Amino acid sequence: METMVLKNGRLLDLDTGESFTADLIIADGKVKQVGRGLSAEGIQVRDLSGKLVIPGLIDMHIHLREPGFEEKETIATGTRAAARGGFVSVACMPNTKPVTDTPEAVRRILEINRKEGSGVRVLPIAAITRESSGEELTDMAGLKEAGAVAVSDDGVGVQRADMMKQAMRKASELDLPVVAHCEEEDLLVPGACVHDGAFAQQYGLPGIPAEAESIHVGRDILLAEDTGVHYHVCHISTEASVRLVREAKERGQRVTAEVTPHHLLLCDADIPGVDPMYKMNPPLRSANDRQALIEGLKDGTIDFIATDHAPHTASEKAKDIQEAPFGIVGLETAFPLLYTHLVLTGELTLAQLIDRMTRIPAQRFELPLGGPVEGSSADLAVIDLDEERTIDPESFASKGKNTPFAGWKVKGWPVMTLVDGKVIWEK
Ligand SMILES: NC(=O)N[C@@H](CC(=O)O)C(=O)O
Ligand SMILES: [Zn+2]
Ligand SMILES: [Zn+2]
Repeated sequence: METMVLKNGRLLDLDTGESFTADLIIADGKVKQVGRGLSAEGIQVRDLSGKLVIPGLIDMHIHLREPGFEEKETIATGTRAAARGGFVSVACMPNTKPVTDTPEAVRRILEINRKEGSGVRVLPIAAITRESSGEELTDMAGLKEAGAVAVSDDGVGVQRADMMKQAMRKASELDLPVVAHCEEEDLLVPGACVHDGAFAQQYGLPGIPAEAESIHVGRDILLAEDTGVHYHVCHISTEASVRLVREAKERGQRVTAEVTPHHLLLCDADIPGVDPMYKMNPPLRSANDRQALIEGLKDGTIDFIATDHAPHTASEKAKDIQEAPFGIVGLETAFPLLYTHLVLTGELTLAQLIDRMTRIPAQRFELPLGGPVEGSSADLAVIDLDEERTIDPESFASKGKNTPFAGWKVKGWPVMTLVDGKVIWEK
């Protein structure tokens, strides 16, 4: 085990927002001591003057693509991308080939991560239904036993209400969260590729209506009501969905929601033209929806931020917009984008942003949380809030270069990530 002293880091109290300078002694995977002028004889010393030391980031929604789509991403490349983004834990969705729908498949992800991963913890999310085809429930008890932290058919919505209801009953018994990609296929038209709104109209493209999402959110909240299940809405994107989650929370229901950086920062009016780099599911919605997401994140209706990192190859993303796959990458740009465009603009405080990328996802999914606190596990991210750099997809560790944020100049880049007291990445 590495033992080291991190000198002169800036620490932040997430409750008060107050910051102070301190040294950290890291040993046996833990933060052993926090204080001023800590002595450091015979052990590694790193000077972090001017840098922020925060709990390592947690991303509850990413796509690692292995097994089956290694040309898009592997557990090795995806977890390296995560480390560079300041993430210490990432939950990976089951839409691989084969789908993560058996205990063996869950164990395999964990095994590959142990052997080939960057050191970031991978939390597998297993499927709700076999092959995510919506017809037959998976063995949730076995999946949980193997290490799955939740179930989801992400990539598609669970179309049948009876299937969702059965899944919620079972998941509730096992205390497994049901993580829902909300999309009603009855409301989709062939080739739908952008939000059904002004942009779709202008370019004559088939649109994805807001209700395709919201109708599932409403349905699922009703279905979940008497099961007691932890029901979590993936990549929430519409004003109506936010309203439904807010009402359910007000009634005391165990409902949580995540929002992506791209839905917080972009709307369909920002799409410069017909370009698959702006194609993701759910699509960028209206300016009004985007505002509702920001309000929802501020008032706690939306619990936390997740990237939905969805790498695809350059050739797939070069296709016609109706043929190209949905999805953009997010791990390596999430923090600086949100710091620059939500914190520096005054929408959120720095402590609020960090809370929504660390402590809140950990609380909601009952995950261990590290941080620069005596006795905590040394899962840390070090951020240089002053470093300003232009986003260059060619510099990504991810195989996926598909981002609409290329060329954006942003501040607040991670410079070091530690998991269990081990430096897993350093700039
Ligand atoms: N979000 C996306 O646009 N794409 C995801 C699937 C998903 O999250 O629904 C993918 O797997 O590529
Ligand atoms: Zn999804
Ligand atoms: Zn996803």
